[in-house]
Amino acid sequence: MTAVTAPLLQVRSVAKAFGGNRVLEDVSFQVEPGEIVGLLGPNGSGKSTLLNLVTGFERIDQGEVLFEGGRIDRLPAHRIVDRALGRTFQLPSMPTKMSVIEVAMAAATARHGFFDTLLGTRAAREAEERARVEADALLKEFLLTPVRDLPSSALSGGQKKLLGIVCALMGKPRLLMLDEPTAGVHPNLRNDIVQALQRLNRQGMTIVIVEHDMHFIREVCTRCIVLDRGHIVASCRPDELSSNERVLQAYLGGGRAATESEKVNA
Ligand SMILES: Nc1ncnc2c1ncn2[C@@H]1O[C@H](COP(=O)(O)OP(=O)(O)OP(=O)(O)O)[C@@H](O)[C@H]1O
Repeated sequence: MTAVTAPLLQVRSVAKAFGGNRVLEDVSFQVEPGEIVGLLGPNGSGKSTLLNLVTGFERIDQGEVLFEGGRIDRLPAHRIVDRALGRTFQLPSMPTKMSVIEVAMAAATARHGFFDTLLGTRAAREAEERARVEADALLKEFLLTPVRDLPSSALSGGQKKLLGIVCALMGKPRLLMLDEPTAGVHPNLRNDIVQALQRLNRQGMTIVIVEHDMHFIREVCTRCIVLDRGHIVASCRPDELSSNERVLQAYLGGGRAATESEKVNA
């Protein structure tokens, strides 16, 4: 008999409004372990809001979010991070004075116990050393070793994106959620991100990516979920997107017709 694996993430009938603006309505989907899911949709369709709801940065109005079978939709963001769910932001901002390595290590400290760190216990010192080793390995993987000791605010926009991914990966999350990881990133770095994500996935990491770059989606994702004005209109393989009527309608009907539909067909 084959073992049945529970979905890693389940989003059930989620709704969210900001004032009178109903941004998400009856959104349901699940993510299985080992998938790389692209979350697509025209501008303003609710992708970042959905990421914010899953990771506790916004509260859902209705519905449920489950991670590894347990409800997380009433937990604060830091408790969700503790449960091994890492994320990045669309526009990463970095503390002015902290160095790159310090920013990465701080992401681990958040997971390993604030009070131990504050009290300077032996456990905290050992955790700090583990975090330094882990941060150095990830900085190497994401080509940030040469800027390791620079103030993080001195990084380019693309490098800040990479550091955001490094921070999200500290503590080895089981689900990684990325908000537009390649926007503003140099093409060379973009290819490095593709390879790093594929490598992480081969090692067992499940990934959800909000992204507009269709080439990136086709290269990286195993499945796509498409949002249109707060509703899921498709869940399909990347190579099925350009022949999916509801996807084409989403991009053609959304007011940014030409440019967005060109992206789907790119
Ligand atoms: N905190 C907020 N307060 C009020 N309105 C918000 C808030 N966050 C998002 N919205 C609104 O929700 C809608 C969806 O925004 P969201 O950022 O989720 O879309 P998106 O699909 O990620 O867009 P894009 O591709 O342009 O990043 C927009 O109308 C936006 O103005």
